[in-house]
Amino acid sequence: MKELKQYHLSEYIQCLEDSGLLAKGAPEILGDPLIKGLTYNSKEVSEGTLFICKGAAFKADYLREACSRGACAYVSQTAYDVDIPCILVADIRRAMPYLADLYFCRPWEELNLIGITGTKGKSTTAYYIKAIIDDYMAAVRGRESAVISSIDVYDGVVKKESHITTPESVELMEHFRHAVDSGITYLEMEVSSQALKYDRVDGITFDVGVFLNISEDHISPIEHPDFNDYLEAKLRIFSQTKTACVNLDSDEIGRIMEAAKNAGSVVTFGTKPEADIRGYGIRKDGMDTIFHVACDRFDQEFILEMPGLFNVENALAAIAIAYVLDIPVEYMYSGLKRARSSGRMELYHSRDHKVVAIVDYAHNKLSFEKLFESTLEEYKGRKIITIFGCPGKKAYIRRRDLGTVAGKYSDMIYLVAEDPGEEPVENISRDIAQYVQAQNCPYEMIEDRGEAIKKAILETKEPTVILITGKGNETRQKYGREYVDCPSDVAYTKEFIEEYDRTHG
Ligand SMILES: CC(=O)N[C@H]1[C@@H](OP(=O)(O)OP(=O)(O)OC[C@H]2O[C@@H](n3ccc(=O)[nH]c3=O)[C@H](O)[C@@H]2O)O[C@H](CO)[C@@H](O)[C@@H]1O[C@H](C)C(=O)N[C@@H](C)C(=O)N[C@H](CCC(=O)O)C(=O)O
Ligand SMILES: Nc1ncnc2c1ncn2[C@@H]1O[C@H](COP(=O)(O)OP(=O)(O)OP(=O)(O)O)[C@@H](O)[C@H]1O
Repeated sequence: MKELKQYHLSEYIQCLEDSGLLAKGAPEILGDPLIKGLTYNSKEVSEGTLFICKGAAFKADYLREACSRGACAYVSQTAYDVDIPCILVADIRRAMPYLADLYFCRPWEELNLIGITGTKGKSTTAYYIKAIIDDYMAAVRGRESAVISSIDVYDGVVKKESHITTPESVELMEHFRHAVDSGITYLEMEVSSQALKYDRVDGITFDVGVFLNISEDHISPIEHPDFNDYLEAKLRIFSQTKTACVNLDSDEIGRIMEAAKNAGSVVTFGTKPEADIRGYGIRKDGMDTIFHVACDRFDQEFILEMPGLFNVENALAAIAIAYVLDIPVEYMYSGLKRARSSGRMELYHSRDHKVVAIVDYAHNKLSFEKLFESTLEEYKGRKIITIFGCPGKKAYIRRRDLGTVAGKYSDMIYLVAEDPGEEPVENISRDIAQYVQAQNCPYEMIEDRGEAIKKAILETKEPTVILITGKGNETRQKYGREYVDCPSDVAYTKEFIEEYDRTHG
């Protein structure tokens, strides 16, 4: 890695002053230390670090710990009784990205940055455009692109499973810096509504900003108070976007197109005749999904090997992004054909083909509706068993929505644990069960996901599709305040399909 240019404390103060974020004008500082580290985690502080005091659960003790580890100044909305200089700001969340931007030397300016927002399909679209860009990069001998998604992160240096969709600005800028220093030129990332609302992506400009779709979700005391707040947060992406790609098939399209005027230019996609990137002729051919796309540069057939008719929407988004980036259509074709998204619509079947198990990440109304519509179309005549749950103490409307939708389409439902956190699983399952019952669908409450998957697979007698939703490839469950390691739904599914094959000759 290249040595980062380091700035003095006075330059950070100047940067905050220029941004109008200093609360009381520039503070007096004795000396002007070179800033050698930037963090909001006291455990990561070393000599010469500028420490950021932020967070609902922040404690003055963290600052004291930072001081003892060598912090040379702190940025905060509140002054504390410590011996290092305080840079007082009006809004610490807004200040953070400016500090990170300076510390990591504006790395995003050197990247083709693609930001994707929407209620559903962000990860899948990110991996679709990644496959396209990477095929193109392979042909021109460039580096494979970086990705920041809720599945995993790859930035040229770090490769890890994600635990958050869009990281805080300090981590985000560090990923950008790694990518640039690794010779990477494209980076695709998911932009959550929480990230937009809480300034995690402030100060950066997306070369391409994508708006996929919107549906009621993430409404709870700890996320968004109502749908309007959720939509408004997502619409913020346009004011920091050079070219917007907008799905004309999305709900609320009037408000979305109005807000898209804040972007430099707009390219539309979807199935409407007026879409710039227009998808048509969508059909199944065996397991493949075939569709056509017409635009002013080509009119061409594409193939998606990944199941799920709704994935055509994500594919159209990826084609629109590639169109804006001037990537030749042959790479759009090859990339999409081979593209996969881990833990999304992963298909497994028994040797006798009686069991078809799909591990998917659907966990809200929009994705459930699309998943069942698609399953009915793609697996006509099969019995449907669904295995799912809901998280504890958040997004409460999911219990009604998922219970109702799954109850309407399934022949049997197993209600299982899905990040219950601090709420008893039985409470959550009972809440969901009332909506399942209202649809006259039989159900059973089995807390352990592995046990439910095993039962569904091993007891299959007739052609069945088993939908295992909500956790995908995740290897942790939130119990209480902790994340507990566990096998993923993919691992369970593989294990029990093998067992089924062994016991069914
Ligand atoms: C734990 C938690 O709830 N965090 C939320 C909270 O962050 P916060 O800054 O107030 O966090 P906190 O834990 O109270 O802060 C404590 C502070 O003390 C510091 N600390 C702590 C311990 C220590 O020893 N030393 C120390 O310095 C910590 O580093 C931290 O800075 O407030 C922030 C905004 O005000 C939220 O973004 C953030 O959401 C967490 C990260 C989260 O997981 N949120 C979810 C809902 C989320 O963001 N999800 C979206 C996807 C959903 C979507 O599509 O919208 C995502 O992008 O992942
Ligand atoms: N365009 C789409 N419209 C509706 N549902 C979709 C779409 N794309 C994917 N899905 C469904 O949503 C699930 C999650 O997909 P994906 O991870 O790509 O979305 P996401 O926006 O990243 O989700 P999250 O915010 O929950 O991480 C998939 O497993 C699938 O069931």
